[in-house]
Amino acid sequence: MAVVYRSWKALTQNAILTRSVSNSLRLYSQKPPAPVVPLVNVEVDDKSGVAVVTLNRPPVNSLNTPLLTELGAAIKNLEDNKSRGMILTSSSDTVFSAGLDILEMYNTPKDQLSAFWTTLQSTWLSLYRSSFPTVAAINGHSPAGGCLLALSCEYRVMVGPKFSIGLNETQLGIVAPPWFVICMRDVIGHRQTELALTTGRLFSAPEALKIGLIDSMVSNKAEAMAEAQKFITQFAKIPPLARKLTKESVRGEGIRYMEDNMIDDLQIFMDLVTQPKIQKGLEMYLATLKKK
Ligand SMILES: CCCCCCCCCCCC/C=C/CC(=O)SCCNC(=O)CCNC(=O)[C@H](O)C(C)(C)COP(=O)(O)OP(=O)(O)OC[C@H]1O[C@@H](n2cnc3c(N)ncnc32)[C@H](O)[C@@H]1OP(=O)(O)O
Repeated sequence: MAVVYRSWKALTQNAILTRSVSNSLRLYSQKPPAPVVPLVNVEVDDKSGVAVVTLNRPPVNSLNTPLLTELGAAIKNLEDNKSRGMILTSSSDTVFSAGLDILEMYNTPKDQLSAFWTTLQSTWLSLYRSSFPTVAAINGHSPAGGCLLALSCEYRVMVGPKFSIGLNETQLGIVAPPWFVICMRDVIGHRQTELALTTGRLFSAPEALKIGLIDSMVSNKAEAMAEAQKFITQFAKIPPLARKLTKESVRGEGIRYMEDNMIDDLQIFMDLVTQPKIQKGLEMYLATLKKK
């Protein structure tokens, strides 16, 4: 921040020397540019070594390419630094994440659409297979892609009872890709996944607890963070390599699906989402959200 301000000052001073007095006065009245606010905050606790990764894209943390890129970079950084664990949460009091940013899929040029999906795939894979323990502290609504992020962590603690979570894609006329399905099935089982996904059901936190979609329900974010820390602490004495290889083995189907099908998955997404009928559906859904 100090660096940004200093270079701004130098710039204005140079300009003042070379311009007329009136121009200079106008420059003096201008404010420095707003600082660039990160879309993902990372804070590592000195004592426990656990990182709190906070999604910070108001109002609803919808997942666009820049946010997914920052999240992917944060996870890579934690891997490189042999992190002890990660808690994924949100800076909002009411929304964990509203899922994929529909504006990234609606009326979007093909190269941007492709970059968006590729970034989602790679960020998801790095979260899903991370060597360190991961917990979602779900402190607000968590539909669709928000639910996917939570499912990709190893433990889910959710603030309840009023927030909802689930994969609601079919309700929007779109299809949850196979890797979303694998994540859900691994957590709640085949039968419940079929029921939940074919209806696009969103579950209240107590309902989610009942079917095992979340592991625990608490009444506020502080409790969620404390429980998340507790979950990660239990791994302090487990050899990290054994833990990592075991996690990769348990999650093998999802990992292999993505590694083997990245390009096909992208192609199917592009073909599906660019269909006029799907575009019309997204347009109508966006309008409904805006009218609320
Ligand atoms: C063989 C089979 C092959 C299959 C291949 C599959 C191929 C792929 C197909 C494509 C798959 C795509 C997968 C998509 C998954 C997704 O994640 S889609 C996104 C779904 N998300 C939602 O449905 C959530 C929508 N939002 C909400 O329900 C609410 O916003 C909320 C409950 C999260 C929060 O409510 P509230 O706090 O009241 O905020 P709002 O006033 O509703 O919203 C504020 C503001 O944000 C905008 N917004 C909300 N959500 C989104 C979003 N997801 N994207 C973009 N924008 C969003 C909303 O319009 C408001 O905007 P304004 O302030 O009015 O401008």
